[in-house]
Parts: sequence; structure tokens; C-alpha cells
Amino acid sequence: MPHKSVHSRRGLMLVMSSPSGAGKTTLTRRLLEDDKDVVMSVSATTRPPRPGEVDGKDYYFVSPERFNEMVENDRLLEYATVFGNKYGTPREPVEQALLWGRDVIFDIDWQGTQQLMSSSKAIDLVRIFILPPSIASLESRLKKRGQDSEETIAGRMAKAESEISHWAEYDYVLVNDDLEETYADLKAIVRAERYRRERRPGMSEFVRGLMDERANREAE
Ligand SMILES: Nc1nc2c(ncn2[C@@H]2O[C@H](COP(=O)(O)OP(=O)(O)O)[C@@H](O)[C@H]2O)c(=O)[nH]1
Ligand SMILES: Nc1ncnc2c1ncn2[C@@H]1O[C@H](COP(=O)(O)OP(=O)(O)O)[C@@H](O)[C@H]1O
Repeated sequence: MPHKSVHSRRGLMLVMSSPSGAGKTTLTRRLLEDDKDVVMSVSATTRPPRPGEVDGKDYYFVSPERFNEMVENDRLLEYATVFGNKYGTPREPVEQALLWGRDVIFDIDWQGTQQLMSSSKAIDLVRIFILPPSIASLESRLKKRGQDSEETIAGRMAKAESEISHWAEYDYVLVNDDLEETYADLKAIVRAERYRRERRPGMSEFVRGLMDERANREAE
């Protein structure tokens, strides 16, 4: 049996960004259901909850005053204004999860991704950008989701181009045409990233063990 250090690893920070409606929530939820090593980073926001959204699960819904307090007390890893509302990532749950060797998945925009990149977290980041197969399908998905007013949908569509323009700042780009195929690709990315040398702190110890074993056998 190899020593357990061979399995110890640093958690990934899996960042998912996309124009609204491309499918990141759908993909993220599936990954969370399938893989118990992945936990979600629940953001704080000043946006009002949509029907069906649960405080503490989808977001922490907070007042603008409370949000400012979190910023001032350095409780957020990053934050940004999107569609006129503030969104931010609470620091503590992320640091806890990574410490326990869990992977953390983030549904944040390009501004948040840039902030994480310029912080000490850069080596832990895996950035994934989700594109729709066409603008027409983006619009029909937003309509089909049925959670936003005509006006909100028009606003999201108007923002899509500026979101999409940041695609090249990501490590991986997935075109979410067939959901099953995109999901399989997402899982492949996560699986491979877990094996990166720099995320495997126990590996040097394991290799030292191999060398010792070899030396011992030679001595016998
Ligand atoms: N920077 C940053 N962006 C966030 C955060 N939480 C959510 N967002 C982004 O805010 C945007 C709007 O989110 P939301 O109102 O839930 O609508 P969605 O586009 O349907 O997911 C999306 O692009 C999210 O990725 C956060 O904590 N930080
Ligand atoms: N590959 C796909 N093909 C068709 N519909 C999809 C696909 N991926 C997601 N959807 C649907 O499109 C809508 C928007 O997806 P969602 O995950 O909420 O997007 P986002 O989180 O990026 O705003 C949802 O109704 C979802 O069921």
C-alpha cells in the first residue's frame, strides 16, 4: 500500500464564468451532486432573491450596509458590481474548505476572477469559461429558465458581449452545446487538474519513501 501522503493534495479553486444563461449554474449543480469532494462558494449579494432562491444556499442576501461592513472588515476574498448589484465571495468558508483538501467551485464574473488571480490564490485557480453555441440559444435559454422579466433578460443580453470578451483570460473554454458532452468535459478537466504536481504536497515524501525502499533493498 502506498503511504497516504501520495493521496494528499491541495484543493482546487474552480472558477466558472460565462455570460448569463450559458449554463454555468446547471453544470456547477451537477458537479456538486456527483462529487462530494467539491463544495460551492456561496456569495454574498445585495440583489433581491429570485423566486425559489434560498438564503445561505444560492446566496447570502444582505443589505448594502452589511455588504460594506464585510468589505471593510476584509471578510471578502473578492467583490464586484454586476448588473447594478454588489456580489462578493466570503473568505472564511473558502479557506476552511481548501484546508480540508476540498475543491471549491465559484460562480463569479470576470472581475472577481481577475481579483483572485492577482491575490495569493493564483496557484490554486483553475479558470473555466462557458460559452453558448450561439447568441440565439443564449436568449432562448434565458427565456426558458423563466425566472427573469423581459426587461431583465434584455439587460442580460446587452451585457453578454462584454462578458464574452473576457474569454481569453481563462484556462479552459467550453462551448455548452450538448449538456452531457460539456459536463463530461468539465469532469475531465477537474480530474486532470487534481493530478498537477504543484497540487500534490505529499508527493516528495512519497518519492523519498520509494528511494529509501530501493536503498534498503540494495543493502539487504
Ligand atoms: N465577482 C463576483 N461575481 C459574482 C459573485 N457571485 C455572483 N457573481 C456574478 O454575478 C453575475 C450575476 O449573477 P446572478 O444575479 O445570480 O445571475 P446569473 O447570471 O443568472 O447567475 C454572474 O455573472 C455571476 O457569475 C461573486 O461573489 N463575485
Ligand atoms: N447545453 C444546454 N442545452 C440546453 N439548455 C441548457 C443547456 N445548459 C443549460 N441549459 C438551460 O439554460 C438555462 C440557463 O442555464 P443556467 O445554468 O441557469 O445558466 P447561467 O448559470 O450561466 O446563467 C437553464 O434553463 C438550463 O436548464
